Amino acid sequence: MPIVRNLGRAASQLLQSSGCGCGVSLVPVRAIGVSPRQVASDASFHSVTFSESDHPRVLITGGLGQLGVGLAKLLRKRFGKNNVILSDIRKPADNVFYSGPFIFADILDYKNLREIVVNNRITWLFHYSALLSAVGEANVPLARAVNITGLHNVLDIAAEHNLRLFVPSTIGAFGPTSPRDPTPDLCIQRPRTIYGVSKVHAELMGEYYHYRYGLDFRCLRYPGIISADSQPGGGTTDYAVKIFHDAMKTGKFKCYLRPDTRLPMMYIDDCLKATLEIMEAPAEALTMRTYNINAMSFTPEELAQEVQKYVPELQITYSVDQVRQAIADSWPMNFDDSNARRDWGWKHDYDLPELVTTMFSYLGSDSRIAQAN
Ligand SMILES: NC(=O)c1ccc[n+]([C@@H]2O[C@H](COP(=O)([O-])OP(=O)(O)OC[C@H]3O[C@@H](n4cnc5c(N)ncnc54)[C@H](O)[C@@H]3O)[C@@H](O)[C@H]2O)c1
Ligand SMILES: C[C@@H](O)[C@H](N)C(=O)O
Repeated sequence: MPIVRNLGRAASQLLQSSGCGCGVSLVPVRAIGVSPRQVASDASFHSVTFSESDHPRVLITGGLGQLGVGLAKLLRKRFGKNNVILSDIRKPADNVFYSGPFIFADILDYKNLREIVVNNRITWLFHYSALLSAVGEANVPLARAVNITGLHNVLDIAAEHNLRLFVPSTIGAFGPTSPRDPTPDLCIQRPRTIYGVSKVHAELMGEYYHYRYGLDFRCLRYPGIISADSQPGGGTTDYAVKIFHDAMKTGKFKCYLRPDTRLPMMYIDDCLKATLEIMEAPAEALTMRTYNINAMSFTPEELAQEVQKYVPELQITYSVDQVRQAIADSWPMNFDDSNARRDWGWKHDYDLPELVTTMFSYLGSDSRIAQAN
């Protein structure tokens, strides 16, 4: 790290001595002059820091997806309702709108995003906006814009305004040439989806901004996340959410992955707990800025067996979707999260049986639950 910091200093000195004659000095993040958005040093910045006793002021982008509303709920419990602003480009449901501050924020609109951060004195940003793996393959230009250009906007704003920035990555940041069983934190990453490529880019850019500009970037690679009260946004792991809803509604489930497709998965409460934990971890504890986290790994067949303990009449058929199967076949089967466990004490609470019990109790399955347990 010292070498990289020195490199940064050297680059700044080089720029200062280059006699460019522009007449305005630039804030550090722009100093190497690679960004189209150069900001004069006399611009009105709110470079916010907060003491330990203060609560962070939080913005969540892409907050109306599968994970954002739950994250807002957790953070509001911790930091107070009005300190956590949920944002998205979609219209929130009534219960979300009335549960705490909500604001329109398109991450592709740099100026608007910057204004929100400044006007609300944001100190922590959770960047959840993204197009997931399957929908990303269906619309590569949009995925590229949202996942890459949007990330650039967020990174610049976070660096300029001294924010602590969380960006989730994914098991999808690995590819067919990565070790798959288990997949460690540091190994070959050559994903074959625009989603995976954009997430590797996010990991690398965030780490670069950390070493180059001191940005407090923190990143977790999530497994497939399973939740009861929010719907997934078009990923490859979505079958593991849909099976519960279909079991409850129709007693029939058509799975788009082969029965033996093993993927790492996690219950949403564990995912959100890990997210808050890494954001609160002391910087000295973090030997890395991007960590794998894991809870369990299972196949559709194994999940179905567990679900059938609650809905024994559930009928499962398999109709493989080639796109999502190819994606799943290139992803980790088991995730090695030993660094997270060692550095900041990561520990999951939900294994497969607890996950299934919790999902059914959430979905109010009492009437259908068999006495099998
Ligand atoms: N859900 C999972 O299983 C999972 C696993 C690994 C990583 N992640 C990551 O966690 C984050 C949240 O995932 P999710 O499941 O809630 O995603 P999601 O697809 O359910 O939600 C993404 C949200 O981003 C919003 N969005 C799209 N374009 C936008 C734009 N231009 N400006 C602002 N918002 C925009 C969408 O409206 C949507 O509400 C994503 O970055 C995702 O990659 C999720
Ligand atoms: C794994 C994750 O990133 C997402 N659920 C997807 O399948 O695309």
